[in-house]
Amino acid sequence: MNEDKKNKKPYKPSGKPAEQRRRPAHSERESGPFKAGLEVRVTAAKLLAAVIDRKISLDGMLDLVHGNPAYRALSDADRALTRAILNTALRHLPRIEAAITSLIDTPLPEGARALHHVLVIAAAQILHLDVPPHAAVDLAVEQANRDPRNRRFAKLVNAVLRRMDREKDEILAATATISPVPAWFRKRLVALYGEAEADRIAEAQLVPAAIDLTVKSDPAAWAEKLGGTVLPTGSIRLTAFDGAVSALEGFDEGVWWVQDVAASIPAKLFGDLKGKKVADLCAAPGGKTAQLIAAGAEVIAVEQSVNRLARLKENLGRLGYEAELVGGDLFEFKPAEQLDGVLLDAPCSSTGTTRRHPDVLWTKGPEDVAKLAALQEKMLRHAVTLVKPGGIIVFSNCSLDSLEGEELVVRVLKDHPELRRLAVDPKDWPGLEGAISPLGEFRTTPAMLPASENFVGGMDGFFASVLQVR
Ligand SMILES: C[S@@+](CC[C@H](N)C(=O)[O-])C[C@H]1O[C@@H](n2cnc3c(N)ncnc32)[C@H](O)[C@@H]1O
Repeated sequence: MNEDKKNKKPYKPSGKPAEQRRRPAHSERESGPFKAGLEVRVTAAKLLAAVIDRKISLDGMLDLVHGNPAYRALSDADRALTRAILNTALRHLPRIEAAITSLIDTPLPEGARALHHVLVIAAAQILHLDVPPHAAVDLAVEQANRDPRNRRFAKLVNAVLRRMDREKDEILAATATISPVPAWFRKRLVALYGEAEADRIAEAQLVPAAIDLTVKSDPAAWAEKLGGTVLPTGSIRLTAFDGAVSALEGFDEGVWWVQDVAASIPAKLFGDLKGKKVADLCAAPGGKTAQLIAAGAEVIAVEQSVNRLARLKENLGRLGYEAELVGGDLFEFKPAEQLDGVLLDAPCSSTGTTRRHPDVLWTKGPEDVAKLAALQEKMLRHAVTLVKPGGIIVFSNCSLDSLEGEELVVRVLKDHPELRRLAVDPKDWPGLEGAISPLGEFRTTPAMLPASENFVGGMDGFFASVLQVR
């Protein structure tokens, strides 16, 4: 059997109680599933350290071409397990840390970060994942033994994690009242949404997002074919799907594209787009560009990142759509004549996307929200200059913070008397009336679209405002 195939087998410890099991022999530890399992945990701990200690976002580290070399060297199945462990650890971090603290007599020393990461990675598996707990414990102990910083704590790791496994239900119940999001974020949510809604949003981000698709036409028929549910907006939600979307029917034919239901809203706020010339100023990877084209607009897609522009091109190609692609900074973009519309789906703190990117809350802080709000305001002021009288600007982002949304729009409106806000009419959005503010702006949160028996609820947090140049 070649090494790769052997590594794909999950590590299965013996059925004996943990206390009676022997440490796997040296030869077992150096080969096969045990070694592969250990590489997953070591890589997960390293990536966790990069996120929470060095504020490095996971997206880049998990990139299959430019990402972390240890992660890229894993098999497909082991990469999936690494991602599952990391995302789970980050979603539940404050509760996991409280669980660990409750099981040790004295708090972990400040400098014992490597030990912290080993324990968190193992605890995420024991408390929340379908991994044999004995495997999680054995691998964590081995991980501790192999790291000179942690070797002296190997017995502690063993004792804490075994007890965590034995007392799992009580521990989960005892930590359930702790907010699962970092303190800075909870404070901000409470200030913006009130305590009860803040807690609902924080709980909602614990549930991994379902896959939503935007279809070119006939959502009902495609929902049936793909086993999904049609959402109030016409998007399709695949609740039970867990695999590569590229294997699904309709992918190769370019019938649909992946897009969270909330992300599909801004491009629908322009009204009739047939024959209109519209610029999508922050276009990649292109979900909204595709919607604008599908609605009949002639689209100029502006994107600064070379890699992301290439992805946009590939995505449009698959869908059989065409747009004028402009690579570069939107501040340099000056169309020959003013446009009928501009979509500004601006780079933001992304705090509305934590169901799929739980690292966001640990890599960003209030200072990033303020910085990104300032950049977006500058971008919106530039967007205003590109649109002809009567033309429409839709400003959107996936932040939950009013600094990047409602407050920013108020400031821009104050300085631009030629601009007015067009209120979205809740009657046009059955099922999403609660996501439209009294001023007629969209404000979705992960706590919206409640779950039911066969339906994973939730949607990304999004803000969208419609502005018209007089
Ligand atoms: C939130 S994403 C856009 C998502 C996209 N609208 C969609 O629906 O697929 C923001 C994009 O803006 C791009 N961007 C950031 N700053 C930019 C700038 N100054 N000029 C042009 N594009 C920029 C980023 O590279 C990123 O691709």
